[in-house]
Amino acid sequence: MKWEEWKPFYERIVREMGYSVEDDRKSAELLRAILIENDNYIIKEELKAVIMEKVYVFGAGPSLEDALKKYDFSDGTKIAADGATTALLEHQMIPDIVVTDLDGRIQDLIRASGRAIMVVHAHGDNMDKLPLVTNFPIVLGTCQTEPLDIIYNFGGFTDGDRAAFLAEELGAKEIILVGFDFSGLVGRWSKPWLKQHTTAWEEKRKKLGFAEELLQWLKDNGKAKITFLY
Ligand SMILES: Nc1ncnc2c1ncn2[C@@H]1O[C@H](COP(=O)(O)OP(=O)(O)OP(=O)(O)O)[C@@H](O)[C@H]1O
Ligand SMILES: Nc1nc2c(c(=O)[nH]1)N=C(CO)CN2
Ligand SMILES: [Mg+2]
Repeated sequence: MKWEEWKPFYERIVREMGYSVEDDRKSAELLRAILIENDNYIIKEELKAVIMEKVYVFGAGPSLEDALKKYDFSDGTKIAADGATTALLEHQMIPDIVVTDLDGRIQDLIRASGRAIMVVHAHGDNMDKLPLVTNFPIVLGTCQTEPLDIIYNFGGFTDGDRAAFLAEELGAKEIILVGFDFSGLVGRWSKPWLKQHTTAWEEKRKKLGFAEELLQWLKDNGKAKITFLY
């Protein structure tokens, strides 16, 4: 999704969630400065080399654990959305890519980064966490405002749907969504302090609502075939 296509979605999200566009922009500039300073960033073309035709995106929904036990995922690129990284590690799986806004379990994100490329998202509410990227050997930066030279905006809002937009942009032919649940329960891996699956709180309910809408848009308008696996 190009910036001009994403802009109307973003403006609606900003209004609905009460975000500051200025803070979102500042965060993108801050992430860019940290990555240049640390020189641990890659560009889109380097990440494209890692994407296979089939891509599995793992969300942190309640259905994730049973799916990890039931299926084999070795025939595609594995992208974990933030908190889902913990569940994969618990099942002795390491993702190829992690898409995060740095509010998953940071120790698990660091563990995964030993092998995974970390796609780190900058927004107005995680500027204080951005310095954590210095723990990651390889990072690609993303933002939700106008893209910068090395900070990309492929569209998408939550970590999970942004991962699907990333896969679409990088040429995936088939995107299989695992652990994506829009029934109103938040999977326990979503937040470090969650001990069990929990009814979505207001902010989370809204975020998952946007994720569901954006995934439907991608299904209708993208090139890749998109399916849900339970
Ligand atoms: N029922 C669910 N519970 C939690 N995550 C889900 C669910 N269904 C799908 N997901 C996807 O898994 C991803 C897990 O990432 P994470 O829990 O960090 O959320 P997030 O996008 O960062 O939102 P937040 O800002 O609330 O952390 C979500 O972004 C979402 O797209
Ligand atoms: N400003 C702002 N932007 C976001 C936020 C958030 O909490 N604040 N959470 C997101 C979920 O990945 C994505 N984008
Ligand atoms: Mg997150």
